[in-house]
Amino acid sequence: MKYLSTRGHAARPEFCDILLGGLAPDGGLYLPESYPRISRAELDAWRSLSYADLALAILSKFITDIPAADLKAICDKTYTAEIYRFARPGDDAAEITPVHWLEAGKLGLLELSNGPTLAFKDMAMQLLGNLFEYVLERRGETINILGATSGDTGSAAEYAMRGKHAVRVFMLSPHGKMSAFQRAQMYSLQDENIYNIAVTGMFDDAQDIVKAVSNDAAFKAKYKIGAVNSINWARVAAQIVYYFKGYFAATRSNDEQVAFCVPSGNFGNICAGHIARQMGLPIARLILATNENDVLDEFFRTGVYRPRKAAETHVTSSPSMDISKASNFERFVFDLVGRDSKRVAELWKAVDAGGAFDLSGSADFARIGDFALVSGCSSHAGRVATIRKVFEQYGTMIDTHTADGVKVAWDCAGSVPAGVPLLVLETALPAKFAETIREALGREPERPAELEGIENLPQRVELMAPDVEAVKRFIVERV
Ligand SMILES: Cc1ncc(COP(=O)(O)O)c(C=O)c1O
Ligand SMILES: N[C@@H](CCOP(=O)(O)O)C(=O)O
Repeated sequence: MKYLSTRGHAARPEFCDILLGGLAPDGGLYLPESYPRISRAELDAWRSLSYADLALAILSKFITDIPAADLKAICDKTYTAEIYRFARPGDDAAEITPVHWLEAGKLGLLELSNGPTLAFKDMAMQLLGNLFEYVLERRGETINILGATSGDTGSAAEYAMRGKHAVRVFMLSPHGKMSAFQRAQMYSLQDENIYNIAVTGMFDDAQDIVKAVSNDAAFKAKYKIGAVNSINWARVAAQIVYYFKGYFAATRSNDEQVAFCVPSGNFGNICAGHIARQMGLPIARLILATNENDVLDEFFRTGVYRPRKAAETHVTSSPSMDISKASNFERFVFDLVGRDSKRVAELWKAVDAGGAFDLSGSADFARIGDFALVSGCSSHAGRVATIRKVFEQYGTMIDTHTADGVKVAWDCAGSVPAGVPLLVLETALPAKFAETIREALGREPERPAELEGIENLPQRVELMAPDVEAVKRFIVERV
């Protein structure tokens, strides 16, 4: 499988190169030259596979430069019930992403947050850790990962990469904007290959720094800079798998359809759903849920993509979705405009210069219906009421991001054809957001025993202004 850049760069690298490379040299994002179409026979054969075998079947379509036996060993090592061990009592951890039905066969949670850091990021990041280790060892190379997090990517990456001798992680986070639990998960790690940098800004400032450093070709090559954010295609590829697994869990035959509601920020998770649908998975509807930072909801309602400035970005109680410049949205727009990379490059010229674009009235936006995507947004009051209602009605405690998903799923239920099951992606566990759980339910969320008291551990973090040169200096001094 060869990959192209959304902005038209001439090179056509294969998977292992883009795994290490992250952003394309022209600032675009990598996508497969074409999406593999899954035949009915394949879908039938995949229905009964374990998660690891399903991951192998799907990833083999995208990764053709790792021998099959090695890829199988990587998938087997990654997707185990020991790693994804925090399933709800009664739900089967061996399924890796079990469905927890709120209303049997109608409304369920796709449990994606049973991994070591209690968020869906572990689903892809554990795989990335093993892929990096494999490729770097085979090539005799090392990598310095530069990432940005609004709360969950950082800890998932650090847990996946800690102690790996060929990898260093430099993780930028927005100072004071994440929950106490999220901060403790990252900053309490004392591993020598992990560096946490809190920037005095928002997540988008951190993400801009990552992109600026990655776009400095000389620096990137000299200091072997890699990416673990969902700008890295490997993240999106790994996330495609659980849409298939969720589909098989929610249906009895491949004649049926399913709908997914996805709490969204950077558009990585739902981008994987969009690609699963392009591959032929029978998805009737993809519902995108935002919090108060509703830049994506605005686009799907109006055709206008208007990233907000830091001062207009809200600090909310679903902090991991406090994102106003959604990096993976470029991948979706590439498909929306018929894979016209010139057009994408023009549109993102405006975005990268701090502007917006308006596709309303265009022939492209007229085709938006083909993508089966609708959207809605939530607010603090909405998520608190949803956490309360789900707990009272179903006895299930959900986190603030999943609550945004459930709230929007209810709002958009009318867009789902009758009889089609609707799965809300559970993107984090409530233990990460105790303050809002207390507000909603007047009680503490449960947390795994092994994570008790992490807030009391000593923390190691560097405070910095959102300054590209300062971040580069920090890296140079440590490699
Ligand atoms: C808990 C949680 N929910 C939802 C999201 C949004 O996912 P995405 O950025 O892939 O749209 C994130 C992070 O991005 C997250 O950490
Ligand atoms: N919500 C994310 C933000 C980064 O998203 P990514 O999927 O692009 O890594 C976080 O928790 O850090």
